[in-house]
Amino acid sequence: MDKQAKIYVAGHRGLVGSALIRELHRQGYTNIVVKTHAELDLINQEAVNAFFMVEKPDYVFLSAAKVGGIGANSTYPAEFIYQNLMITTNIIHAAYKNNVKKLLFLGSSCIYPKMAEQPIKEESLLTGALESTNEAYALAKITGIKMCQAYNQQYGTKYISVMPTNLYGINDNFDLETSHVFPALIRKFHQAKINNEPIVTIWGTGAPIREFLFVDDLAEACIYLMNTYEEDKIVNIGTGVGVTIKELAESIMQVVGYKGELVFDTSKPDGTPIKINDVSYLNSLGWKAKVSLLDGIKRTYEWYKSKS
Ligand SMILES: NC(=O)C1=CN([C@@H]2O[C@H](COP(=O)(O)OP(=O)(O)OC[C@H]3O[C@@H](n4cnc5c(N)ncnc54)[C@H](OP(=O)(O)O)[C@@H]3O)[C@@H](O)[C@H]2O)C=CC1
Ligand SMILES: C[C@H]1O[C@H](OP(=O)(O)OP(=O)(O)OC[C@H]2O[C@@H](n3cnc4c(=O)[nH]c(N)nc43)[C@H](O)[C@@H]2O)[C@@H](O)[C@@H](O)C1=O
Repeated sequence: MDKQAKIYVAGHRGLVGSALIRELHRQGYTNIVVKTHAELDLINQEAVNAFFMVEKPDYVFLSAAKVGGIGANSTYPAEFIYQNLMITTNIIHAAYKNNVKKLLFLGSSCIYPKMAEQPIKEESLLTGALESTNEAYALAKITGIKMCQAYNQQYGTKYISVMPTNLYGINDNFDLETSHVFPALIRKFHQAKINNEPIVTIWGTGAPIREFLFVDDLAEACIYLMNTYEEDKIVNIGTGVGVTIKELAESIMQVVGYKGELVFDTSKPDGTPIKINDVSYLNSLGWKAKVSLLDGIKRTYEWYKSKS
């Protein structure tokens, strides 16, 4: 991408989209196009087509999606499959029709089979049954991957797909019902500390293992791949390091300075028992995560306090 290229970041107010905008600006990209959800509903095919015809972006980061944690995914599977299929197909097809030079599709590590061998290699895709709590969302994301590959095969486009692990950072969703575990725990421990509450409740057993990547690292990796990568093969993005939910809770508790007790609500689902991306392919392409989990927790908590 040259620095004047027209770049459309879909979902620019979200966790990933806003990190992409920060990193693009930091690297000196000057011609970035954005539209809020209210200005352009990406589910509306006509509106998406009209937008692409007028703007004719050179590059597209497809970071708009209906996103949520285990609670939201389990409760609203119809919204997750419908909205994500519509957003994905509308944007990819409009990109093709309007000669977009390159598009980067954001998938997720939840597209891999529930019992995939760990750490999860890109080759595990479609080798087994999916985790039931996010099957609808994962199927929409798998469709996005396959659509990019089909368009590359038939039309010679250059659409690449990345599979980030669980992300966290600035501009995350901190709603306790719909968020992912990381922002939920930041908020729960912060509130419990301020209100002198004796216990904080964690969903599930605390035993599941997840890998957490600071979103600024993810943004850097996406821009790096947009500039250097042209293969059909999907690319995992992560740290390659897993922690249990209990360990994550203890680390966040320490940073927040909360001294109470952890209680585990086992009526809530654990989801996938373990999910760690194999990042050897990404490393071989020349990129590695930089921000440690502890540093990322501190940076996110500082930002959260400044906003609350
Ligand atoms: N968060 C995570 O842990 C992970 C995320 N990813 C992927 O990264 C991508 C971005 O996720 P993330 O940033 O966390 O999600 P967010 O929910 O933070 O951001 C999504 C953005 O998309 C916008 N959006 C959603 N629906 C529409 C629509 N119909 N029309 C226009 N805009 C819309 C939202 O706007 P509004 O809020 O106004 O609706 C929001 O700005 C997704 O593809 C997700 O699958 C992958 C792995 C992990
Ligand atoms: C990124 C990924 O995110 C989703 O999958 P997930 O990794 O299971 O997401 P999660 O962050 O919501 O939970 C991780 C673990 O943490 C536990 N947990 C404890 N306490 C809270 C809590 O307070 N809130 C939440 N949400 N979880 C909690 C929770 O029970 C689970 O064991 C996918 O739906 C899918 O959309 C996807 O792509």
